[in-house]
Amino acid sequence: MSESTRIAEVRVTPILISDPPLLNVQGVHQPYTPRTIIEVVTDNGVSGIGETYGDTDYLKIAQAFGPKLVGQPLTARNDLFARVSAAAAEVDIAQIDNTVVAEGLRGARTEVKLVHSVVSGFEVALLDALGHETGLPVHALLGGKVRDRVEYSGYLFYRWAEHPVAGEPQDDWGAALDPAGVVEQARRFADRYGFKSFKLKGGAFAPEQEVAAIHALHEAFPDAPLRLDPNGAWSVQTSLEVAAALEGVAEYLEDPTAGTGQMAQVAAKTSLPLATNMCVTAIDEVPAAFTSDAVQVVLSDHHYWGGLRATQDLAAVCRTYGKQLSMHSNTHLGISLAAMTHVAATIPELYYACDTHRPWQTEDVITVPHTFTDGAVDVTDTPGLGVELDRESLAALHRRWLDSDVRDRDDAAAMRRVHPDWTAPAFPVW
Ligand SMILES: O=C([O-])C(=O)C[C@H](O)[C@@H](O)C(=O)[O-]
Ligand SMILES: [Mg+2]
Repeated sequence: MSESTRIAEVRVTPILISDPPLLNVQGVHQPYTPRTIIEVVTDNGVSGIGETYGDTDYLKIAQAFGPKLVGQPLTARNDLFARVSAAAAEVDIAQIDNTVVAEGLRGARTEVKLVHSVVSGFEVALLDALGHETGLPVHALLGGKVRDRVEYSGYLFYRWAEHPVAGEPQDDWGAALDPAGVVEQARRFADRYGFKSFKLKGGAFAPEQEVAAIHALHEAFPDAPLRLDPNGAWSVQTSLEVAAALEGVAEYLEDPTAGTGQMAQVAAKTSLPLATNMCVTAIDEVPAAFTSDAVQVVLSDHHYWGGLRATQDLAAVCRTYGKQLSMHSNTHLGISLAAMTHVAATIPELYYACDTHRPWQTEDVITVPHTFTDGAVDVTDTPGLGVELDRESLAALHRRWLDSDVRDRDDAAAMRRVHPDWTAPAFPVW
């Protein structure tokens, strides 16, 4: 490889992956959810892979940008945002709503976040290819790992046993609709993957029920750090009541209430740290949230923060303000888990176990899916991301996308299949 190594080919492949009926404040996960898989091939014939959100607008931008990467140097990543933005300007984006502060599960939906999410998929693919060209792991290309294993927390969800329509994907986890069900799910997570901390996705039931589930988890796992995340569904008053009930039990509350202003009001009156993946989701949201001390932990998602280098930049900003950084996730596969693990391995101040949805997925597009042991994933030292694309599986999941009309995640629509009048609720819900 040399400075003149260029990208010869780019493939952007939309897929649908199966997803269990996990509940949240908006509704329930659909049986299938979209992801985009990106492959870049250099003029030396070396490939790199990336993964990002697959909903219509992300896909349109990725498909518009892909061909423009052909002929570009493999090492050129610093202007990806500008180049992907230019491609985004050429496509018709349907679903921008900058006014949505909290009702989305990951904050406002802005064009910048859409572009960042697409950038991240390409950045990871370029880093993977560069790693294969140079024989270096991605963490080395990011400055080197400071740990050999990255700890994840068991991401618990209230859930139905199965999707409502026969023939849709099934698993053997069973329902979890009350504290006993949540504890049972956690036990299985602990036995199978060794998770030492747990996060419960809240906002599905009234706060008292969810507080009871956290207390039940505390009783069952007295040493485990615990978190509860209702995605902004509570008022300031309710958040303070929950905080009072969970002080000394939870390690942090995640997005108890909507928006920086309300988070700051809660933070001022509790000693429980507040974490977010909703009110600090892009750099322009940082000043207000940090100067008002609305949040103490930022849950970065390398997809919508714009990639692995951007996550390192965010870590530096957090360090400057004395804030903690950890990681958010959304339904994802092994390429994203590899990317998350590599970047997490490079961040010295990572004191909280990261989130991952990966244990809920029954499918993957890599040949050897990751193994969680003692709640952690090993950081690989093999070239690139250390994972290999499973082409058969990619083709099958793409075929599913072609044969289906599911193009976007819509948890409220999935809920309407059981409760026809359901709409995602107005905030605060409680
Ligand atoms: O921490 C979070 O807010 C998430 O993980 C967002 C996700 O969309 C989660 O709510 C889910 O998968 O339902
Ligand atoms: Mg969250």
